[in-house]
Amino acid sequence: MATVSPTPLLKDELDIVIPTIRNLDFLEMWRPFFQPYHLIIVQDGDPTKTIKVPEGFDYELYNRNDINRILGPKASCISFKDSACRCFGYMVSKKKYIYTIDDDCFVAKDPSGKDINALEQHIQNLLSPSTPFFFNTLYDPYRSGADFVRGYPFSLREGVPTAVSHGLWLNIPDYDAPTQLVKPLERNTRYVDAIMTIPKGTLFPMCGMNLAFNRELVGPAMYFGLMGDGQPIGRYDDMWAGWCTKVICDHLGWGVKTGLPYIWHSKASNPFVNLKKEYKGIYWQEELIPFFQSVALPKDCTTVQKCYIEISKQVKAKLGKVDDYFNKLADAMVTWIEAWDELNPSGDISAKIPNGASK
Ligand SMILES: O=c1ccn([C@@H]2O[C@H](COP(=O)(O)OP(=O)(O)O[C@H]3OC[C@H](O)[C@H](O)[C@H]3O)[C@@H](O)[C@H]2O)c(=O)[nH]1
Ligand SMILES: [Mn+2]
Repeated sequence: MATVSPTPLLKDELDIVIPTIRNLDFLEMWRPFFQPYHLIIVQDGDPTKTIKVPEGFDYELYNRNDINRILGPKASCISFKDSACRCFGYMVSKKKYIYTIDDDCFVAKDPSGKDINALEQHIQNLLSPSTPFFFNTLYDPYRSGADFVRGYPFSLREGVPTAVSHGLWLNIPDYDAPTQLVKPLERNTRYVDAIMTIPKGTLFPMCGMNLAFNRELVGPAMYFGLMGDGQPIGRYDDMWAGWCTKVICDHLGWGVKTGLPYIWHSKASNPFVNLKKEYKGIYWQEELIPFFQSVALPKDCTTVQKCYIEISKQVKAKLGKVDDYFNKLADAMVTWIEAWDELNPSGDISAKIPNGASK
C-alpha cells in the first residue's frame, strides 16, 4: 500500500517571507520543509540584480521598483537597504500566517541529531494556546508530556490565542554589536528544550531571523519601521515591531511564545558595521523601553489598527522630543496602516477582549 505523506500543516494558509540581497541557495537545505509552501521574497538593494531561486519553489518576488509601483508615495514607509524591508512581504501576503527567516539561517539538528523542522514547530506553537496571565513553571503545558502544574488556576487553563512564535538560533546568537565585539568567538551550543509564553506586561527583544506570527491577528502591528538607507538607525527593525506587537497583544489578550524551534545561524555580520547601525538605538532604547512599558491603550482600541494608530500618537507626543526621527517614525506608522488597509480591505480584526486582559 503506497504511503500517502500527510498534507503539511497550514500548507495553503501560510506564506514564508524572506528578505534578501543574495541568491537563495540556502533554500536547498530547507527544501523538504519549505517546498510545499508559497514564498514571498523581498529583494532589497539594487533592483536590477537578479536573485537566483532554486527550481521547484512556488514564489513571488518583489524588488524596490515593485514596492514603489504597488505603494506609490506610501512606499516611503518601507525601509531600503535593511532587512526591515521584509514587512512589505507581510503586507502583500493574503494568508493567515507568516513565517519569516533570514537567508543565512539553516536547518539545525536537535540533540538526537535529527533535522529540526522549524516551520512545523512554529505552526504547532501558533496553533496551541498561550498563557500570558499566569506563568506555568513546567513551561508549555500544551506540549505532549507536560501539563499545568499544581496551583495553576483552572479558570486560566484554556489559555488565549497565540499571536507570535519567536524561535531561537544555534551557532551565531543574535547579539548586539558591542557584545559581538567583546565575544567574537562565542557560539550558542546550548539547545534548551522549552517553549514559554512571555508574561503579560513583559517586553522582549524580538528577533526577525526565525519568527512566525498569526497575520490575521497581529499583521498590522508587524511594521519593521524606518531603518537603513537615509535613516539614523538600523537593526532595531524587529525590536520596534516586537515592542509594539507585545503591547498590543497584552491589551487584546493574545499570547507571545519564545523558545523552540532553533535554526542554525551561519553568518556573523560585521560588528563594526553593526555598531554604526545600532549605536543610537543602544542609548535610545533606555528611553524607548520605559515608553513602551508606560503605553496605555484605551478600552475603545478594540482592533490592532486602532491600537497601532494610538501608539503612533504617543510616539509622536512622548518620543518626538528624544529625536526628530521619532516624529518621522510616528508618521510612517500611520502610512503603514493606511497602506496595509489599502492592500487588505477586509478591515480591522476586532478582538473579543477577555476579562482581565486590558489595562
Ligand atoms: O541591506 C540588507 C541586508 C541584509 N538583508 C537581508 O536580511 C537578512 C539579515 O541579514 P544578515 O544575516 O546579513 O544580518 P544579521 O546581522 O544576521 O541580521 C540580524 O540583525 C538585523 C535584522 O534584525 C535581522 O533580522 C537579524 O537577523 C538576510 O536575509 C539578508 O539577505 C537585506 O534584506 N537588506
Ligand atoms: Mn544573519
